[in-house]
Amino acid sequence: MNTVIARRAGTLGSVLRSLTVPLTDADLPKSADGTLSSFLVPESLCWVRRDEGLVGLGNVSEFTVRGPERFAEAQDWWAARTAEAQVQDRVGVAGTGPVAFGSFAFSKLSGKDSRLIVPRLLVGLREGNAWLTMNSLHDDVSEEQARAEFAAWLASNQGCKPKGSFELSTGALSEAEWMAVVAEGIKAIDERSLEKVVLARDIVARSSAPIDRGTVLHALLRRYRECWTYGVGDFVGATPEMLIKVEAGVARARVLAGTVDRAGAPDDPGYAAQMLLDSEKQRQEHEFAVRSLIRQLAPFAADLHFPTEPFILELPNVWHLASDVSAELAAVGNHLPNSLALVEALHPTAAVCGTPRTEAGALIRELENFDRGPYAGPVGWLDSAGNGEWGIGLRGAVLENEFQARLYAGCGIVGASDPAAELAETWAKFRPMLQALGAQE
Ligand SMILES: C=C(O[C@@H]1C=C(C(=O)O)C=C[C@H]1O)C(=O)O
Repeated sequence: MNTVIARRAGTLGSVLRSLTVPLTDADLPKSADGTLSSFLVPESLCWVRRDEGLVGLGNVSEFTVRGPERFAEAQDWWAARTAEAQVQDRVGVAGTGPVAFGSFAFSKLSGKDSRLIVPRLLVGLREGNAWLTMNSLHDDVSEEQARAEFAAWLASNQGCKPKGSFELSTGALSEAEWMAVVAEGIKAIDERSLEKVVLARDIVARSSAPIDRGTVLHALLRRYRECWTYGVGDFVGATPEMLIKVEAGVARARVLAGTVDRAGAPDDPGYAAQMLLDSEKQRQEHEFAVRSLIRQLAPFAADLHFPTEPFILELPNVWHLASDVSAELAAVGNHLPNSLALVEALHPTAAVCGTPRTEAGALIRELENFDRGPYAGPVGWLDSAGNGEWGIGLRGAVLENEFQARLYAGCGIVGASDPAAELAETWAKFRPMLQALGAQE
């Protein structure tokens, strides 16, 4: 507790001022890849799907944290930061007023930071509303100033940069070593009566030219229309999986588990159905993930809705089995749980850890041999009214320096898994980032 108080004193300082004004069509640029793509510059904070979402620029306040209490400490910081904020919100929907973008490490033991960042400027587009928010700690906020900085932001976008040529190398483990780890995982599932464990690996992509973060975000957004393209600090990607979205007292999740590579496969939904819906292994893997999410969400729900049958989610690289779950939230004490409280309760799901959770987590630590950092951790945003959207940080990379990206991918392992097939699946899951970087066609 003391550390939380010390952190607050150390990082809060001045009062946050926040102004949100509506934007009209006339204010917004037109672009073939969607309005929000015009706001993707190298430093942008990003949470966009199709042409809806939030893009931020600048950093007026940031909280970084590590360890098992990272979610609770981030909630405390955000509560204190927003409780005393001076807010003028002329739009008043989810995502207006003060908003922070966030990215959290997968593991409580990670040596990498989790963070919340309050941007200087934010452009939001959702359900027919468009808005501009300006935040400040040290000066007054005015519409005139916000619009001037908004214009400068747009003018600074120099478009997509040419890409370098890439050299790929393995990360913590070679392919053979990783397949041996998967084989160990399968053995442990039998011996320790686990149902499922998710095992991941990393690869490194080195570029001959500086990697332009804005160009990478733009490429992800353009190709992965069904996914949420994210960029928070050095972590970028396009995830198909929604850990939890909270809006107006309703929580929604998209659970994925069960994957078929589309490369070389017939372009036929019948083939996907056969490989996924008719496969006992894939369905079992999916079932574990859905059941575990429902179990974790139930204590917060007045009413819970989930399908009896999964659907097939088609992405450019893979097909997944998918289930959309929703819940009307129940008050805990006098309050509805906010999005970050739900993140804390739900992470890590069986989609990225396994079942039972504690045993699967221990097995990951034992076998994987690397720090996942933000990979498979929650990534998204939250506002001061409790709303937020948090994806699972998949299909992403950490841009480690100007020339180097580290990519991550993992697979749900069950008793019937085959190490070589799982290795191939990681390549399918690396594809979105490899293509966005320009390391693959
Ligand atoms: C772990 C990842 O993906 C997860 C694992 C899946 C699977 O094993 O079928 C499918 C979707 C995700 O829940 C990843 O992309 O790295």
